[in-house]
Amino acid sequence: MATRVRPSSKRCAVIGGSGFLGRHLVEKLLERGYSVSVFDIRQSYELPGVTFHQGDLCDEQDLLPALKDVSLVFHCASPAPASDDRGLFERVNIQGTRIVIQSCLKAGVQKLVLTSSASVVFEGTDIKNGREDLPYARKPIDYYTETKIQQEKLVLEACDQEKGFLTVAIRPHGIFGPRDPQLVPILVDTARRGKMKFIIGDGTNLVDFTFVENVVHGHILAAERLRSDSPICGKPYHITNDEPIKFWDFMSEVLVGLGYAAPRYHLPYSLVYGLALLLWLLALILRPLVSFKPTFTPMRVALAGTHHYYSCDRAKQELGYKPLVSLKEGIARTVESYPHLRQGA
Ligand SMILES: NC(=O)C1=CN([C@@H]2O[C@H](COP(=O)(O)OP(=O)(O)OC[C@H]3O[C@@H](n4cnc5c(N)ncnc54)[C@H](O)[C@@H]3O)[C@@H](O)[C@H]2O)C=CC1
Ligand SMILES: CC(C)=CCC[C@@H](C)[C@H]1CC[C@H]2C3=C(CC[C@]12C)[C@@]1(C)CCC(=O)C[C@@H]1CC3
Repeated sequence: MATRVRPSSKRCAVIGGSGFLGRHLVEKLLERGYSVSVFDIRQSYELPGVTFHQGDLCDEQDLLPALKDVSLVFHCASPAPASDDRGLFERVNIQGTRIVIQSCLKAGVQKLVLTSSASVVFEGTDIKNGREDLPYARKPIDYYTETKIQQEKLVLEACDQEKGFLTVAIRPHGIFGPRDPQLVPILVDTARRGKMKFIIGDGTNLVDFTFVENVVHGHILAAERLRSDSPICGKPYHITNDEPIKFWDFMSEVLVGLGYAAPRYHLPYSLVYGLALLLWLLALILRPLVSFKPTFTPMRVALAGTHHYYSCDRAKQELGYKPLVSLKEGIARTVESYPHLRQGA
């Protein structure tokens, strides 16, 4: 009689493994002795110990070969928030996540760790030390957030301890670090266009920025603690640096580190938010005629001008989480990793 071979617990798959967070996660998993199957719509690197599978996660036939003999799956694929494409977010984050769950069940995967986002509770107004029991945003600030909420619900509801399919969601906030394609490049681009002179509001709003290696650490702890008798099954966990910082201090430290001037002049929050809303409406109305992407979107202004920081007490207590890299060291390592973005380079 043929016996069914249980997949090795050291073989895992990273969906979205070519991305910023995904690649850092893959590198750490390799260091910890895992063999990794990467699934992504694009291939951005090659590494010994990694098998690449290129395809769209919305297509089960593409995805299934990447999950063969895998017991643990990390799902950290998503369209970039800046794309602002509602159809794409719905297709990839909602329908695609349904396909990911179905495929995991078909392939006999036992654990699924989702990269969600702390923004699933953010409505554009202050959140101070928010805990995981805050309700999902009733009015999400953009389509990205709207679909991240649906995605998280799908994954957590799929958790079935009796059937042996275990899920957990990690909610990071403001991930930064070497190779990040968004935060530092957007910031430098804005500075180079001479638009980083202003502080929105009084500049005292506190925000979480999380060094990428801490986010990776949170994911791996969650995966390794996920067992059928563990209290973490089907739950979300905030993962931050646990060092909220003034949004404008963080921006200034990165800018000054790269040789640019820090912003100095204050503009009232409601004025900038109102202008951003007008620009956004204008872009929407004119979309059939001209396409332009304003730098100051209402979502970005809200992120830059409100408090949004989160408690990671639950992760500390239930996952044994503690940030490994301080904000100071994370900023220094990030600045050093972008020589091509320095002033004058
Ligand atoms: N960067 C940040 O500050 C934060 C990110 N997150 C979440 O972390 C995750 C990773 O984000 P990043 O690494 O920053 O993004 P990223 O854009 O660098 O990586 C996402 C990866 O997903 C892949 N992908 C997109 N659509 C796909 C599809 N249909 N099929 C297969 N692969 C596809 C992309 O090719 C890319 O390699 C995302 O789920 C994001 O929502 C959450 C909170 C903050
Ligand atoms: C904490 C958190 C969720 C960060 C996410 C990253 C991005 C949303 C930010 C990275 C660079 C930021 C930025 C702005 C808004 C938020 C970011 C895009 C501005 C556009 C805000 C208004 C300005 O004055 C310029 C800023 C450039 C950098």
